[in-house]
Amino acid sequence: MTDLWQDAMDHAVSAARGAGQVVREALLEDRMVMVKSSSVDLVTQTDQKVEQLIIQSVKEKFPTHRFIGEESVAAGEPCVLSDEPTWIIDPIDGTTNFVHRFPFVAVSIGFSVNKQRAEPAGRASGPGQQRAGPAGPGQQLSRASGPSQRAGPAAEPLLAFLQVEFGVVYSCLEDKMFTARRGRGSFCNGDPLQVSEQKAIQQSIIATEFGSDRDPEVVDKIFSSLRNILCIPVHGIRSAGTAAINMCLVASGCVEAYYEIGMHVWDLAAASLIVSEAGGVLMDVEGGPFDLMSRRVIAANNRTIAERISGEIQAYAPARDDAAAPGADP
Ligand SMILES: O=P(O)(O)OC(CO)CO
Ligand SMILES: [Mg+2]
Ligand SMILES: [Mg+2]
Repeated sequence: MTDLWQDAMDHAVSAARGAGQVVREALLEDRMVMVKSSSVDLVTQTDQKVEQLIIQSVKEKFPTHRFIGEESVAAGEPCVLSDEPTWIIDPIDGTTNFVHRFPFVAVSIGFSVNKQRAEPAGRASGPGQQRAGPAGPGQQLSRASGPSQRAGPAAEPLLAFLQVEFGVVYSCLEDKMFTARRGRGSFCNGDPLQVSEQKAIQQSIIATEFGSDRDPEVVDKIFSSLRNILCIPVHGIRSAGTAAINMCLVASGCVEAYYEIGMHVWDLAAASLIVSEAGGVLMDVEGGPFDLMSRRVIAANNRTIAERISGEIQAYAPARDDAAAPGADP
Protein backbone atom coordinates (compact mmCIF):
# COMPACT_ATOMS: atom_id res chain seq x y z
CA MET A 1 0.00 0.00 0.00
CA THR A 2 1.30 3.44 -0.85
CA ASP A 3 2.50 5.30 2.21
CA LEU A 4 0.95 8.68 1.59
CA TRP A 5 2.53 10.66 4.35
CA GLN A 6 6.01 9.19 4.91
CA ASP A 7 7.50 11.73 2.53
CA ALA A 8 5.88 14.53 4.53
CA MET A 9 7.13 13.07 7.80
CA ASP A 10 10.67 12.75 6.46
CA HIS A 11 10.46 16.38 5.44
CA ALA A 12 9.22 17.36 8.93
CA VAL A 13 12.19 15.61 10.56
CA SER A 14 14.59 17.34 8.23
CA ALA A 15 12.91 20.74 8.71
CA ALA A 16 12.92 20.34 12.50
CA ARG A 17 16.62 19.47 12.48
CA GLY A 18 17.40 22.50 10.33
CA ALA A 19 15.28 24.71 12.57
CA GLY A 20 17.09 23.38 15.64
CA GLN A 21 20.41 24.41 14.13
CA VAL A 22 19.08 27.96 13.65
CA VAL A 23 17.87 28.00 17.26
CA ARG A 24 21.23 26.80 18.60
CA GLU A 25 23.10 29.46 16.62
CA ALA A 26 20.67 32.15 17.81
CA LEU A 27 21.40 31.22 21.42
CA LEU A 28 24.95 32.49 20.92
CA GLU A 29 23.71 35.94 19.87
CA ASP A 30 21.79 38.72 21.59
CA ARG A 31 18.07 37.97 21.48
CA MET A 32 15.62 40.82 21.00
CA VAL A 33 12.57 39.97 23.10
CA MET A 34 9.07 41.14 22.22
CA VAL A 35 5.77 40.43 23.96
CA LYS A 36 2.45 39.11 22.64
CA SER A 37 -0.67 38.70 24.82
CA SER A 38 1.05 39.92 27.99
CA SER A 39 4.42 40.96 29.39
CA VAL A 40 5.24 37.32 30.15
CA ASP A 41 4.15 35.91 26.76
CA LEU A 42 7.42 36.28 24.90
CA VAL A 43 8.44 36.04 21.27
CA THR A 44 11.73 36.65 19.46
CA GLN A 45 12.76 37.19 15.87
CA THR A 46 14.08 33.63 15.94
CA ASP A 47 10.56 32.25 16.61
CA GLN A 48 9.29 34.14 13.57
CA LYS A 49 12.29 33.31 11.36
CA VAL A 50 12.18 29.60 12.18
CA GLU A 51 8.45 29.37 11.52
CA GLN A 52 8.85 31.02 8.13
CA LEU A 53 11.78 28.74 7.24
CA ILE A 54 9.68 25.65 8.01
CA ILE A 55 6.58 26.93 6.20
CA GLN A 56 8.53 27.98 3.09
CA SER A 57 10.30 24.63 2.87
CA VAL A 58 6.97 22.77 3.17
CA LYS A 59 5.28 25.02 0.59
CA GLU A 60 8.00 24.24 -1.95
CA LYS A 61 7.44 20.51 -1.55
CA PHE A 62 3.73 20.36 -0.74
CA PRO A 63 2.18 23.49 -2.29
CA THR A 64 -1.44 22.61 -1.47
CA HIS A 65 -0.92 21.92 2.21
CA ARG A 66 -2.22 24.22 4.94
CA PHE A 67 -0.63 25.57 8.11
CA ILE A 68 -1.37 26.45 11.69
CA GLY A 69 1.75 28.18 12.98
CA GLU A 70 2.04 29.87 16.36
CA GLU A 71 3.56 33.07 15.04
CA SER A 72 1.35 33.15 11.93
CA VAL A 73 -1.74 32.92 14.14
CA ALA A 74 -0.30 35.69 16.33
CA ALA A 75 -0.03 37.74 13.13
CA GLY A 76 -3.71 37.16 12.30
CA GLU A 77 -3.78 33.91 10.31
CA PRO A 78 -6.71 31.58 11.10
CA CYS A 79 -6.37 28.60 13.43
CA VAL A 80 -8.48 25.98 11.67
CA LEU A 81 -8.22 22.22 11.42
CA SER A 82 -9.93 20.79 8.35
CA ASP A 83 -9.86 17.64 6.25
CA GLU A 84 -6.96 19.13 4.29
CA PRO A 85 -3.38 18.17 5.14
CA THR A 86 -2.35 20.70 7.78
CA TRP A 87 1.05 21.34 9.36
CA ILE A 88 0.78 22.48 12.98
CA ILE A 89 3.99 24.28 13.90
CA ASP A 90 5.50 25.63 17.09
CA PRO A 91 8.86 26.99 15.90
CA ILE A 92 10.20 27.37 19.44
CA ASP A 93 8.34 25.62 22.22
CA GLY A 94 9.92 27.11 25.30
CA THR A 95 10.55 30.67 24.14
CA THR A 96 10.99 31.83 27.74
CA ASN A 97 13.62 29.12 28.18
CA PHE A 98 15.24 30.25 24.93
CA VAL A 99 15.34 33.87 26.11
CA HIS A 100 16.97 32.84 29.39
CA ARG A 101 19.13 30.06 27.91
CA PHE A 102 17.34 27.55 30.16
CA PRO A 103 18.36 24.45 28.27
CA PHE A 104 15.05 22.92 27.13
CA VAL A 105 13.81 24.20 23.80
CA ALA A 106 11.89 22.28 21.15
CA VAL A 107 10.74 22.60 17.58
CA SER A 108 7.32 20.97 17.27
CA ILE A 109 5.70 19.89 14.00
CA GLY A 110 2.42 18.00 13.91
CA PHE A 111 0.58 16.97 10.78
CA SER A 112 -3.15 16.39 10.58
CA VAL A 113 -5.35 15.21 7.75
CA ASN A 114 -8.98 14.13 7.50
CA LYS A 115 -10.16 15.85 10.64
CA GLN A 116 -13.52 14.08 10.57
CA ARG A 117 -12.14 10.64 10.01
CA ALA A 118 -13.06 8.01 12.55
CA GLU A 119 -12.00 4.39 12.74
CA PRO A 120 -13.86 1.54 14.40
CA ALA A 121 -13.25 1.36 18.15
CA GLY A 122 -10.34 -0.92 18.93
CA ARG A 123 -8.40 -0.19 15.73
CA ALA A 124 -7.32 3.33 16.38
CA SER A 125 -4.25 4.30 18.35
CA GLY A 126 -5.54 5.73 21.55
CA PRO A 127 -5.85 5.84 25.28
CA GLY A 128 -6.36 2.46 26.82
CA GLN A 129 -5.54 0.55 23.66
CA GLN A 130 -3.83 -2.72 24.24
CA ARG A 131 -0.34 -2.48 22.94
CA ALA A 132 2.40 -4.92 22.21
CA GLY A 133 5.02 -2.31 23.15
CA PRO A 134 6.83 0.01 20.76
CA ALA A 135 7.67 -1.34 17.35
CA GLY A 136 10.91 -0.77 15.53
CA PRO A 137 11.05 1.58 12.56
CA GLY A 138 8.59 0.54 9.90
CA GLN A 139 6.99 -2.17 12.01
CA GLN A 140 3.26 -2.30 12.49
CA LEU A 141 2.21 -2.65 16.08
CA SER A 142 -0.09 -5.50 16.86
CA ARG A 143 -3.18 -3.98 18.36
CA ALA A 144 -6.38 -5.16 19.92
CA SER A 145 -8.77 -5.81 17.07
CA GLY A 146 -11.93 -6.33 19.11
CA PRO A 147 -13.95 -3.89 21.14
CA SER A 148 -12.13 -1.76 23.65
CA GLN A 149 -11.41 -3.41 26.99
CA ARG A 150 -12.60 -0.28 28.73
CA ALA A 151 -16.10 0.31 29.98
CA GLY A 152 -18.40 3.30 29.67
CA PRO A 153 -17.24 6.43 27.84
CA ALA A 154 -13.67 5.24 27.51
CA ALA A 155 -13.68 4.87 23.72
CA GLU A 156 -14.51 8.53 23.08
CA PRO A 157 -11.04 10.02 23.57
CA LEU A 158 -9.80 8.06 20.55
CA LEU A 159 -11.37 10.49 18.13
CA ALA A 160 -9.41 13.56 19.09
CA PHE A 161 -5.96 12.47 18.08
CA LEU A 162 -7.02 10.64 14.99
CA GLN A 163 -6.56 14.15 13.65
CA VAL A 164 -2.77 13.80 13.94
CA GLU A 165 -1.04 11.59 11.39
CA PHE A 166 2.54 12.19 12.53
CA GLY A 167 4.36 14.23 15.13
CA VAL A 168 7.94 15.45 15.35
CA VAL A 169 9.41 17.17 18.43
CA TYR A 170 13.07 18.10 18.22
CA SER A 171 14.59 18.94 21.59
CA CYS A 172 17.31 20.89 19.92
CA LEU A 173 19.69 21.57 22.82
CA GLU A 174 19.65 17.91 23.83
CA ASP A 175 19.74 16.81 20.18
CA LYS A 176 16.81 14.46 20.77
CA MET A 177 14.50 13.84 17.81
CA PHE A 178 11.14 12.49 19.03
CA THR A 179 8.92 11.07 16.29
CA ALA A 180 5.63 9.24 16.03
CA ARG A 181 3.53 8.01 13.16
CA ARG A 182 -0.06 7.02 13.80
CA GLY A 183 -0.20 3.27 14.41
CA ARG A 184 3.58 2.79 14.24
CA GLY A 185 4.92 3.69 17.68
CA SER A 186 7.04 6.52 19.06
CA PHE A 187 10.79 6.92 18.91
CA CYS A 188 13.61 9.07 20.24
CA ASN A 189 16.59 9.21 17.90
CA GLY A 190 15.24 5.97 16.40
CA ASP A 191 14.89 4.08 19.70
CA PRO A 192 11.36 2.98 20.65
CA LEU A 193 9.60 4.77 23.48
CA GLN A 194 7.33 3.29 26.12
CA VAL A 195 5.50 5.08 28.92
CA SER A 196 6.19 4.21 32.57
CA GLU A 197 4.53 1.08 33.94
CA GLN A 198 3.99 2.73 37.33
CA LYS A 199 0.42 2.26 38.53
CA ALA A 200 0.63 4.13 41.85
CA ILE A 201 0.40 7.90 41.64
CA GLN A 202 2.06 8.04 45.07
CA GLN A 203 5.21 6.73 43.38
CA SER A 204 5.01 9.06 40.41
CA ILE A 205 6.56 12.28 39.18
CA ILE A 206 4.07 14.71 37.64
CA ALA A 207 5.00 17.50 35.24
CA THR A 208 3.08 20.74 34.91
CA GLU A 209 3.69 24.43 34.20
CA PHE A 210 2.58 27.77 35.66
CA GLY A 211 1.80 29.23 32.22
CA SER A 212 1.65 32.90 31.28
CA ASP A 213 -1.73 33.90 32.75
CA ARG A 214 -1.20 36.12 35.80
CA ASP A 215 -4.89 36.67 36.59
CA PRO A 216 -4.92 36.06 40.38
CA GLU A 217 -8.03 33.85 40.14
CA VAL A 218 -6.34 31.65 37.56
CA VAL A 219 -3.12 31.57 39.58
CA ASP A 220 -5.13 30.51 42.65
CA LYS A 221 -6.60 27.60 40.68
CA ILE A 222 -3.15 26.58 39.41
CA PHE A 223 -1.78 26.56 42.96
CA SER A 224 -4.83 24.76 44.32
CA SER A 225 -4.43 21.99 41.73
CA LEU A 226 -0.72 21.79 42.42
CA ARG A 227 -1.29 21.59 46.18
CA ASN A 228 -3.88 18.82 45.76
CA ILE A 229 -1.59 16.75 43.57
CA LEU A 230 1.58 17.37 45.60
CA CYS A 231 -0.21 16.32 48.79
CA ILE A 232 -1.55 13.01 47.41
CA PRO A 233 1.49 12.76 47.95
CA VAL A 234 3.47 12.25 44.75
CA HIS A 235 7.22 11.78 44.53
CA GLY A 236 7.69 15.14 42.88
CA ILE A 237 6.58 17.89 40.51
CA ARG A 238 8.68 18.96 37.51
CA SER A 239 8.53 21.71 34.87
CA ALA A 240 10.68 21.59 31.75
CA GLY A 241 9.29 24.92 30.52
CA THR A 242 7.97 23.42 27.30
CA ALA A 243 4.75 21.50 26.86
CA ALA A 244 6.17 19.41 24.04
CA ILE A 245 9.19 18.26 26.04
CA ASN A 246 7.05 17.61 29.13
CA MET A 247 4.90 15.31 27.00
CA CYS A 248 7.94 13.62 25.47
CA LEU A 249 9.11 12.94 29.04
CA VAL A 250 5.81 11.13 29.61
CA ALA A 251 6.34 9.17 26.39
CA SER A 252 9.88 8.32 27.53
CA GLY A 253 8.70 6.98 30.91
CA CYS A 254 10.66 9.62 32.89
CA VAL A 255 7.54 11.20 34.37
CA GLU A 256 4.20 9.49 34.77
CA ALA A 257 2.00 12.40 33.72
CA TYR A 258 1.82 15.99 32.55
CA TYR A 259 -1.16 18.29 32.89
CA GLU A 260 -1.73 21.92 32.01
CA ILE A 261 -4.42 24.42 31.08
CA GLY A 262 -3.61 27.29 28.74
CA MET A 263 -1.20 25.98 26.16
CA HIS A 264 -2.18 25.78 22.47
CA VAL A 265 -2.75 23.32 19.64
CA TRP A 266 0.79 23.91 18.32
CA ASP A 267 2.22 22.95 21.73
CA LEU A 268 0.18 19.74 21.82
CA ALA A 269 -0.36 18.36 18.32
CA ALA A 270 2.90 16.54 17.67
CA ALA A 271 3.54 15.50 21.27
CA SER A 272 0.01 14.13 21.77
CA LEU A 273 0.68 11.50 19.14
CA ILE A 274 4.13 10.79 20.59
CA VAL A 275 2.48 10.10 23.98
CA SER A 276 -0.33 7.94 22.62
CA GLU A 277 1.97 5.94 20.35
CA ALA A 278 4.21 5.26 23.37
CA GLY A 279 1.19 3.65 25.06
CA GLY A 280 0.00 6.69 26.99
CA VAL A 281 -3.39 8.23 27.61
CA LEU A 282 -4.70 11.68 26.67
CA MET A 283 -7.59 13.17 28.55
CA ASP A 284 -9.26 16.49 29.19
CA VAL A 285 -8.54 17.97 32.62
CA GLU A 286 -12.13 17.22 33.66
CA GLY A 287 -11.88 13.60 32.56
CA GLY A 288 -13.61 13.85 29.19
CA PRO A 289 -12.18 13.32 25.72
CA PHE A 290 -8.99 15.15 24.85
CA ASP A 291 -9.63 18.00 22.41
CA LEU A 292 -6.65 19.47 20.55
CA MET A 293 -8.25 22.91 20.35
CA SER A 294 -9.39 23.14 23.98
CA ARG A 295 -6.06 24.27 25.48
CA ARG A 296 -6.38 21.65 28.24
CA VAL A 297 -4.62 18.32 28.59
CA ILE A 298 -3.67 15.47 30.85
CA ALA A 299 -1.09 13.19 29.22
CA ALA A 300 -0.39 10.17 31.39
CA ASN A 301 1.11 6.71 31.33
CA ASN A 302 -2.23 5.10 32.13
CA ARG A 303 -5.89 5.88 32.64
CA THR A 304 -5.83 5.35 36.42
CA ILE A 305 -3.23 8.06 36.96
CA ALA A 306 -4.89 10.38 34.42
CA GLU A 307 -8.26 10.05 36.16
CA ARG A 308 -6.74 10.63 39.60
CA ILE A 309 -5.12 13.84 38.36
CA SER A 310 -8.36 15.01 36.75
CA GLY A 311 -10.06 14.58 40.13
CA GLU A 312 -7.57 16.97 41.75
CA ILE A 313 -7.53 19.76 39.15
CA GLN A 314 -9.37 23.04 39.64
CA ALA A 315 -10.48 23.32 36.04
CA TYR A 316 -11.13 26.45 34.03
CA ALA A 317 -11.61 27.01 30.32
CA PRO A 318 -9.49 29.50 28.38
CA ALA A 319 -10.78 30.69 25.00
CA ARG A 320 -10.43 27.83 22.53
CA ASP A 321 -7.81 28.02 19.80
CA ASP A 322 -10.54 27.72 17.17
CA ALA A 323 -12.87 30.20 18.91
CA ALA A 324 -12.64 32.63 16.01
CA ALA A 325 -13.00 29.93 13.35
CA PRO A 326 -16.15 29.86 11.19
CA GLY A 327 -18.70 27.48 12.72
CA ALA A 328 -16.81 27.13 16.00
CA ASP A 329 -18.76 26.65 19.19
CA PRO A 330 -19.08 29.92 21.08
O1 LIG B 1 7.18 28.81 24.32
P1 LIG B 1 5.82 28.74 23.73
O2 LIG B 1 5.81 28.20 22.33
O3 LIG B 1 5.07 30.02 23.83
O4 LIG B 1 4.95 27.61 24.49
C1 LIG B 1 4.74 27.61 25.90
C2 LIG B 1 3.26 27.29 26.16
O5 LIG B 1 2.41 28.05 25.37
C3 LIG B 1 5.56 26.52 26.53
O6 LIG B 1 5.15 25.25 26.10
MG1 LIG C 1 4.80 26.43 22.52
MG1 LIG D 1 6.46 28.76 20.53
